[in-house]
Amino acid sequence: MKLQVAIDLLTTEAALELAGKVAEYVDIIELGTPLIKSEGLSVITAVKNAHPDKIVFADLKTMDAGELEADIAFKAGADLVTVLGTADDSTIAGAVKAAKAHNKGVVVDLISVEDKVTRAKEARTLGAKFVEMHAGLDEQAKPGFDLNGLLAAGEEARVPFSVAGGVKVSTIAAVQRAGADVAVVGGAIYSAADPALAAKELRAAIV
Ligand SMILES: O=C([C@H](O)CO)[C@H](O)[C@H](O)COP(=O)(O)O
Repeated sequence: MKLQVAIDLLTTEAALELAGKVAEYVDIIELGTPLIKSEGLSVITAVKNAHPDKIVFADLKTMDAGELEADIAFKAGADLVTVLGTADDSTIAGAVKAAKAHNKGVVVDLISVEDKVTRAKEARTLGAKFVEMHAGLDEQAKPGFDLNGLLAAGEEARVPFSVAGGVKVSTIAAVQRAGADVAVVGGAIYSAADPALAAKELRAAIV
């Protein structure tokens, strides 16, 4: 299972600093949606230039104009981009078309999709490299939230998937047991007192 750090910070400087601290422990560096909205596509280029050996994931959360948005992110240096599972099939197909042209990939983010299992299969048929079983920051803040629903959906869908939703050192083993291809970790790394140590411990918890 790969480890993906999600950088939900707001400046390129802070993103580069965090990426520099944790890169040796992670496979994928995600530029979070708030970061890309704050800094623009240039943050993708800056991080890819600093870490050319890492998979750079641009969390665009595209809802429309799939081919256009994916194309500009791939040109900026992204290896993977996200399209929302709630988008029209043509939006996902458009992003996949751009990915094929650049020899890159599309991840379909199933945030706020009610039937994640069905949409995961559809996304895969449309050409997604993998789907993201995702509970966003707002959903995580609701009382009673836990990861189990995401893990069950991943197990049932039988397509390549990542899990994002407040994954931490105490839950990453369960993510792996559910068969995830990628564990996405944001806050548990970037909010840690020592992000490098947090990333190292997460990496060590993957068997
Ligand atoms: O995608 C994310 C969210 O929508 C804000 O951009 C997060 O990066 C993702 O949820 C992972 O972060 P944590 O949930 O803090 O681990």
